[in-house]
Amino acid sequence: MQVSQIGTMFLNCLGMCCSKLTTNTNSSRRQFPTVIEELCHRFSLTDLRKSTDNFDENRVIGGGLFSKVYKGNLQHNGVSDYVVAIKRFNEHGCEAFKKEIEVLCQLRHPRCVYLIGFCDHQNEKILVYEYMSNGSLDKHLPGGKLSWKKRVEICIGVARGLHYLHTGAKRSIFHCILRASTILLDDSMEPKLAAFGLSVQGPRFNPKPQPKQINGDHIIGLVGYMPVEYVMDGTVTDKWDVFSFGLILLLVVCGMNYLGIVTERGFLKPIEEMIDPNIKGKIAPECWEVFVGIMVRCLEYEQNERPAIGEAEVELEHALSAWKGVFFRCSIPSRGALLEG
Ligand SMILES: Nc1ncnc2c1ncn2[C@@H]1O[C@H](COP(=O)(O)OP(=O)(O)OP(=O)(O)O)[C@@H](O)[C@H]1O
Repeated sequence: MQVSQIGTMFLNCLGMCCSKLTTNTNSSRRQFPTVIEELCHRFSLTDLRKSTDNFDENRVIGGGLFSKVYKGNLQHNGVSDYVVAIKRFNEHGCEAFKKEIEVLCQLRHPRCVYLIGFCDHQNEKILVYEYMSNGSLDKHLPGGKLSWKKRVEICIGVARGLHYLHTGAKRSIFHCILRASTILLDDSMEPKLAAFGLSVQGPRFNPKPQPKQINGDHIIGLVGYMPVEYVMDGTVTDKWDVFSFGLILLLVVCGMNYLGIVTERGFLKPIEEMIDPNIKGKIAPECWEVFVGIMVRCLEYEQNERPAIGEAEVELEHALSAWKGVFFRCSIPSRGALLEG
């Protein structure tokens, strides 16, 4: 049986559960007994309560519109204590819960966060993930602690994760909420994509994914990261993620974690005035030119002008290989070029 079929069965199962509000987990189990739990462990609510000291506020490590994320300590087979991230969805998060399981159950990639298991008990919708000890990228961008090389490596990792989503799975997946807060960093500061609750699945794999029209009622609070084609007519393609990726590259250059630096007419200031002072003058010009070149292309107004993420990945690898470990002054492209699009 294909993983995607299992995912669909699982989704159907969860759909039934969510639509009833009072979930009958036993009957779901009878209908789909083992496949779900082979892919994804089912936790009891009791275990998850215990692991978070009954969802103690002191254990909260993050949260969003639909959920709160806790740091939990789980006993595995009664033996060791291991740390996990536990996302508890609120009453508005049922769809995001279903979507996240549907997608994450199908994904196995080092650049996508690993889903360990779930709990679906009456109104409680909870997901359990591997714990990413360095939290989200947005916490690391200000303050200048990340070297330029590390920043480029993180961007390459993110591009690899997106490339896999767009072309490596049976159906292409568009993340749609790529932000500095949905990129998590592990012990070695390697990035992983997280938060798949609003992602969109495209048609079965096709080298040129077809645009999909979606109703954006569920996508709120994301205005800055949305490309124009979505705002105009709800079109979703892989190029949405490419646009958001361009914004991530910009934040990485500026050492910022919010988008106050961009308006619908372009950057607020010339890029040379926004570059993070901690890295200014420490980037090989060859590296900088390639990096900024691909960033500008990812931010193109016309989606067809933006590169595929695979091309962005290759370009960033090229930028990294141009890194010689020698500190040069940056060569800054003209403001006009950066404002185009
Ligand atoms: N596996 C994890 N390990 C460590 N921290 C995590 C993990 N998952 C989430 N977090 C923390 O919780 C924050 C919010 O998580 P996430 O991005 O998954 O939710 P969101 O999409 O912002 O929320 P929502 O879907 O409710 O709008 C992250 O920015 C991060 O700080």
